[in-house]
Amino acid sequence: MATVEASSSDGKGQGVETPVTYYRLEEVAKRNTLKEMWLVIHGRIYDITRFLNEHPGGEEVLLEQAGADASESFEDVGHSSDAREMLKQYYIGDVHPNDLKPESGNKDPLKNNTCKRRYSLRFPVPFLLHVGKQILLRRPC
Ligand code: HEM
Repeated sequence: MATVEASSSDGKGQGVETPVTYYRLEEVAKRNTLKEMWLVIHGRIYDITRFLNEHPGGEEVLLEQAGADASESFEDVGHSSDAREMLKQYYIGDVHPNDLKPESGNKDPLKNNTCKRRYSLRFPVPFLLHVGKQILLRRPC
């Protein structure tokens, strides 16, 4: 079931209200046939049914991603800015917030409290003690 909600931002900080249709991932997963094909790229859903036989990379690669999150494979190919621009034509909505994956790892160093020593003192300290002892105990010849 699709949910339509107003988004409070147009992405430019202008505060323009644009309705966004949210779809659950289970809805997207059902659209995996040649008759109806959707895929997800960076949390956005695209209906690529009419694009299938126009895709310069062939329809085979799209079929493999049908109904699923294709963000990684889309990026791996290194699509041009023209290709990214084309996405707009096929955009139909966003992934429902409840289905969004959490950010992997906490990249904020202030929130990451684990202090990791960047070098180890285990090797140089005993080594220097050993060398110092050898020098002190050295017998004059
Ligand atoms: C709606 C989504 C997509 C659009 C609009 C799109 C568009 C394009 C365009 C315009 C090209 C020509 C090269 C370029 O301008 O970058 C291309 C090539 C290609 N695409 Fe996509 N693509 C989409 C999704 C995907 C996905 C999900 C894959 C998965 C692997 C894929 C794989 C490829 C490959 C392998 C090529 C050929 C690259 C080459 O020959 O160098 N595309 N695509």
